[in-house]
Amino acid sequence: MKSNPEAVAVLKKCERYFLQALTSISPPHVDVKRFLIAHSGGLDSQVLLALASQLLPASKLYVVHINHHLQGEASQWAEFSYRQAVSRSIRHTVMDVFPDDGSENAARDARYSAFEQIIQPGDWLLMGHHADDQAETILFRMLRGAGLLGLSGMAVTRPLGIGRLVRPLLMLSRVELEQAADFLELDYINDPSNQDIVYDRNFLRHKVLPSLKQRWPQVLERWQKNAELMAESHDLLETYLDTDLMLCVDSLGCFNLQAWEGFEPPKRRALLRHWIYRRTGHRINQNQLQVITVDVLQAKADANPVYQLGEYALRRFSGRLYLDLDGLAPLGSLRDEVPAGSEGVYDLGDATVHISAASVGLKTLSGVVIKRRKGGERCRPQGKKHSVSVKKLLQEAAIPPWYRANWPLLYVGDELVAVPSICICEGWYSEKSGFSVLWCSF
Ligand SMILES: Nc1ncnc2c1ncn2[C@@H]1O[C@H](COP(=O)(O)OP(=O)(O)OP(=O)(O)O)[C@@H](O)[C@H]1O
Repeated sequence: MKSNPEAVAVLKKCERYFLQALTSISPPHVDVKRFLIAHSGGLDSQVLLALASQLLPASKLYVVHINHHLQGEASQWAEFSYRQAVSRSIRHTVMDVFPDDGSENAARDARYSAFEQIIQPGDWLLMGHHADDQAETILFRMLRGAGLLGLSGMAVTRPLGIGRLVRPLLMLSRVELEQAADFLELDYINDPSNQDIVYDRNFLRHKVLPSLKQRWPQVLERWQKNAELMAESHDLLETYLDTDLMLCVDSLGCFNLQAWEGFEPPKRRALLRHWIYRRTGHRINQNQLQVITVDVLQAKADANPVYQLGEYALRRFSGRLYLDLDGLAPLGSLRDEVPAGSEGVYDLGDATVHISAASVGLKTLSGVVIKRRKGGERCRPQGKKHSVSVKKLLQEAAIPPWYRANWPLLYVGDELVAVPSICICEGWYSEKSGFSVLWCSF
């Protein structure tokens, strides 16, 4: 380890920022089960590993290297990563991925899905992105066109699968990481493809950012500040949208177009995108919004438009939008019979039935079982003179056709006692105290 006061100060700064990033996250990092260190073997991940092994309990550390099998040296890099972990007595794993093509995007997608596979609840995956990566990301997004969220850059932390991704080096520049690596005498891999300015990111890194930094030495800090302000505005906007969204989303979780049309056009666009995000986790772009507007919202009144959004299908029916996991509608691999003898939320595989105490409703839950509709069922809704088919009840309630076939029904023995979200059957209704029975799509 070389001793020079400037280098010592940089290393101290790296340690301080690393710990500050970790302690800014809730729940606290002391409760984390495992810290998975995403380790490519490059400069940033070597500094990340060095800091983690110095500042975090060794028993919780776990190094993860992704072998993309894209370059001749790939197995040597995996070997290098292994040696780095073993020399610090840290557990190590290599995950093999085979990206769809040789592009940066395909490699990134494959890498992140591997991380999602290995991460467990209570784990944090530490990545080595730094302030120069952040500036490149923002610049790249500006060039492609982005809104508030895109210009917020990379977050210090975000959920990843069932765990959490954390970037403890995000506030440190590449030069600082180089100084720290030099001071700690760390070897690191120089991926030759990082020099090739055919790739947009490399072009920005080698040709654009150096000129900006030369002219405006504070550019990294300023862009990071901008990114934080954008992220804050975006979070605030989402809070406001959540409030308005409650006016548009009904008890079945679908989007009521009549309520939505009461808003001004910019808010309408924001609300629709926000509903889609809350329901699916997908953030749609302007082009997708335009296609949805034309193909779904403006489709003829008697059409049954469908828009495919990843694994979800967006449908319009009777003045509402529905977003369901595709393949589960029409309903196929479902739980057909679920005992429901007490209050609670019953998972049917494609949707849930919520049973809760209410001032009026189903008089008892004793012996109640939820079964799928098979067809031909009839019941006499409470307060009506005649019995009616369940098919007709579902039609009258404007339940979309793709839900009707397997609609859950509540039975006691062979007797139909309630149709969730629709009615309680005669003889099973209590005006004193009972249970409400609601169906909800996921
Ligand atoms: N092969 C790999 N194995 C494990 N982690 C990796 C690998 N490649 C990259 N990483 C992680 O990602 C961080 C950023 O790496 P790099 O800047 O090369 O990726 P990027 O493509 O710019 O980022 P992103 O993956 O977020 O788009 C590294 O510090 C490391 O934590």
